[in-house]
Amino acid sequence: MAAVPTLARRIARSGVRPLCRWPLAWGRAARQPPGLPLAPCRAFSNNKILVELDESSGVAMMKFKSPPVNSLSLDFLTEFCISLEKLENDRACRGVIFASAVPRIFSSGLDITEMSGKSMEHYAEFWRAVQEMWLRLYGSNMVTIAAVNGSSPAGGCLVALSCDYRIMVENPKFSIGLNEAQLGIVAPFWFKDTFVNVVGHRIAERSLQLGSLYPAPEALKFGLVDELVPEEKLQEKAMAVMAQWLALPDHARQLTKSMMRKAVLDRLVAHREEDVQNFVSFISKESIQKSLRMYMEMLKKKKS
Ligand SMILES: CC/C=C\CCC/C=C/C(=O)SCCNC(=O)CCNC(=O)[C@H](O)C(C)(C)COP(=O)(O)OP(=O)(O)OC[C@H]1O[C@@H](n2cnc3c(N)ncnc32)[C@H](O)[C@@H]1OP(=O)(O)O
Repeated sequence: MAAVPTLARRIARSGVRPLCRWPLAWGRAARQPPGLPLAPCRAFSNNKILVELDESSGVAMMKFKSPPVNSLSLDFLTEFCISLEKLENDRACRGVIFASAVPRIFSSGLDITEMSGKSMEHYAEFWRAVQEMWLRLYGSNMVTIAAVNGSSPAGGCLVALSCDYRIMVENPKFSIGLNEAQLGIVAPFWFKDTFVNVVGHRIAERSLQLGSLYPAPEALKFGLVDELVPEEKLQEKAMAVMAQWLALPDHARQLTKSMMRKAVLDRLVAHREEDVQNFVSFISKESIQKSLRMYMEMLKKKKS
């Protein structure tokens, strides 16, 4: 499989910089009474992602910081995989909360510029990185919570769907869903499987065919997200839910998670290269390229 060396090379080339080894303002440091010693917190950062691990609770916060819209570019996906792998291999880390450092947007989904006007080789490399991100996140042993603090279409929704629990800011201006059909493209089978596992077959079928994006209150109604909170309560709520999930023995929770997700993960692993070739031949069709160009034009026009 060509996928592994390619990603491994990108990971090896990428510098992940340690930032500090003391508490930061989002976690225990913010809640600890003054004067008490603070438990250590480790932080590391690359260009597009910031991670802070509170060693006393075993909880990491991963923040997406790739303005303007946290699109999932090849670089973003590579940095995401590196950060997740570092946490997965860190015995001090048992859970991760994902949130955005960009106001109003959790993630705008796959970076459309990576799928438009590029070479076949580039499309293949990009798609392998998308697969890798999903395999690592959906298959993670850690407790994963999406703190959805903004809109989250398509690939952004997939990130949230791949977590164990989704808490969204209650703002009806923030929307979430797999809207690929609106772009004239098709969510692949493993996006669909992940969606079905969260909302059920009927809702998934209708939503995928219509490319529906749902305002937060509607998303809650059919379980696309698990709960809504005011923005200022999001972090506190995510920490409280995390504490609930971490109260169980890891091995029991991990085996249960694996039992629920294995078939879907195995399906992509078994057909990974076929899925890459399918994506490359689909996305490089002139009609699809035209749809993507028109969609990008529409996004630009909306601004003027
Ligand atoms: C066989 C299988 C085949 C194919 C499978 C492919 C699966 C694809 C999955 C995907 O994820 S496709 C991407 C889907 N994403 C979207 O539809 C979201 C599009 N964006 C928006 O709706 C909005 O930008 C927004 C996220 C709601 C934010 O709106 P806002 O008004 O705040 O920002 P603005 O629209 O002005 O955007 C700023 C800037 O960013 C560019 N942009 C936005 N989204 C993307 C993106 N996904 N990729 C690349 N670039 C994106 C946008 O064009 C603007 O650029 P500009 O400043 O240069 O004009």
